[in-house]
Amino acid sequence: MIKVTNLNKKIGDVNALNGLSFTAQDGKITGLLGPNGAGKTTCLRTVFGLLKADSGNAEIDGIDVAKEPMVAKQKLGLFPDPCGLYERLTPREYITFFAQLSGLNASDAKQATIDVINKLAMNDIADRRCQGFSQGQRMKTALAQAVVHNPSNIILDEPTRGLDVMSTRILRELLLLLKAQGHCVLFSSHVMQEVAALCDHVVIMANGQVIAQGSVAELCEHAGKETLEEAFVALIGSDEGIAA
Ligand SMILES: Nc1ncnc2c1ncn2[C@@H]1O[C@H](COP(=O)(O)OP(=O)(O)OP(=O)(O)O)[C@@H](O)[C@H]1O
Repeated sequence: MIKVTNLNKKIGDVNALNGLSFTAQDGKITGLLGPNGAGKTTCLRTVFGLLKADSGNAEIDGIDVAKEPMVAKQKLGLFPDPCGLYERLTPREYITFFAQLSGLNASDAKQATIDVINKLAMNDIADRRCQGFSQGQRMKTALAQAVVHNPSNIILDEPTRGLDVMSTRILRELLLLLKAQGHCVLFSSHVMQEVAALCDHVVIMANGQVIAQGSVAELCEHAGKETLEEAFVALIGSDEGIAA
């Protein structure tokens, strides 16, 4: 479970986070939805401990990220940019390397790598060099790296940005698989279809604050609209930054 409480963060003159509070539950996919500059990336960076909030706190499974960053990070996977794989390594080598970085010894890292390769059904590519991989194969490798230490929580910042339809579908299926396995999945997006199709809980944010939250159906009902996009526009008061 990921819980942020009254997070405030000023960057330069901008209040990037402005009293932000929400909870992302286990076994659910939670979407952070907001226009450009809403504070989504700042929020996720704070949850991962890359940024320190001015006040408020972020907890991973009840552990305060600022107070016990190493313990919190072991319970958290961060989906990396799939473009940044080490081209000369095979997924098995790459994933094992990150498993060891996360603190597993050599033999546990090897076994964890075998497990995640099976879990994500990627045995066919596990021993090929990443160089020349398709976007979907990169995605699987990146996701395997993020979850090899079996974190109960995973965060993804606009994971489908720049992806084609097939890769987007692969990623969706992988996120649904993680959800079915009981993980807490938190991702940011401005793609309405993706959020509507995937999320159990949607947190609509703007100006570093939560504007509304709930299931897609609850948000539509709350705004008196038929679709998430219409509800979003009504709640935010602008259609700036929406991707269909
Ligand atoms: N390093 C920085 N320097 C200056 N301003 C920043 C910096 N990082 C974030 N901000 C500002 O903080 C606010 C929140 O930015 P953030 O990147 O978190 O928004 P976002 O919701 O992820 O936006 P987008 O959807 O465009 O990626 C914005 O006004 C942004 O300009």
